[in-house]
Amino acid sequence: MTGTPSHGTTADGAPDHGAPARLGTRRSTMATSQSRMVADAITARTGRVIELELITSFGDVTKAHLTQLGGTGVFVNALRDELHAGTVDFAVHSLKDLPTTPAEGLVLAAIPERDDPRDALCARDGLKFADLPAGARVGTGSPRRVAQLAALRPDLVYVPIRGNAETRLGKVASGELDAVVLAYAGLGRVGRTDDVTEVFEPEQMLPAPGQGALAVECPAERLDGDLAYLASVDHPATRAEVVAERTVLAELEAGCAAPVGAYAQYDAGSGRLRLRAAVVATDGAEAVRRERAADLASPGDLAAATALGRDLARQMIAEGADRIVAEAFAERDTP
Ligand SMILES: NCc1[nH]cc(CCC(=O)O)c1CC(=O)O
Repeated sequence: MTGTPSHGTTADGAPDHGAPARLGTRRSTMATSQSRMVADAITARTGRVIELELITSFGDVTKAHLTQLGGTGVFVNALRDELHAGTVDFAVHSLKDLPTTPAEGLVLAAIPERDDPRDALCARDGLKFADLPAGARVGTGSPRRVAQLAALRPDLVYVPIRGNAETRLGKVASGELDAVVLAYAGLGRVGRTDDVTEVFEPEQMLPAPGQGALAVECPAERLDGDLAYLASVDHPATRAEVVAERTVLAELEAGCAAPVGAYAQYDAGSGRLRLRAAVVATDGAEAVRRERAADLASPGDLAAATALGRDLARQMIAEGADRIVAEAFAERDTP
């Protein structure tokens, strides 16, 4: 090879002559922060230079309540349009915002190691969840969170809210709400973990399938070609975990707006994947909670991870989980 590398050097020392790769991202602080994190990790491992392309998505501009948009994936469709058009090379999504059905012609090239998957309470005056007075107003737009919180504290008032993390936190600062519940990972990405007054353990509240994880998506035909280097940030154990979690969601025929929590943990020592799931009625009065584990031949044993998710979901369906999901959707669709 001759010439001077113009954009860096690849991991094996080969010069990278290509133009910078274009990473499509939403404009929010959380999206640009997590896209920058992934870009920096890829650059550190491969020497590739990556630039962020800011895209405006329907989910960012609409005034409608998220659960009224009639489907999942509002945040990801605009990015996928850009991938199909070839105006960006790859995209970074919050995995929990991705519909479980794969996108035609696209592939998840990498699932990086996940951040803290738990949900967090941000309450006024440093209050813990147990300290909130009866009737306190708790903001969350997620049926999964409302259902699980109502199961713990039916005496609180759950207020549907939307907007980015900063907007939601602002409603506590202004006194409009006593607390909000958000994903800890997202709060970290916008630099607001100081606002957290309590982190919910999975025993109290199961996170959304894929919460805390990111997905790097690119055109399928480039995966084994010029974009093969994206695999440098893949974390097989995280992929096994989120595959198990998302299979529960898919089997229940539920989406990101469903009252379904699922959390899988892979233990490298034993090779065991432990999966916990909960389907909770919106008022918290009824729930199906189950757990199951499976041995994986390796962290890359996605067949076993998928079978684990499917088996757990089928067991839960036999115990009425699908009826709870259907009732939650019927309530949502009633004006
Ligand atoms: N629904 C929007 C969304 N998508 C991903 C995250 C948080 C970050 C993550 O889970 O990776 C959030 C905000 C939240 O739920 O508080």
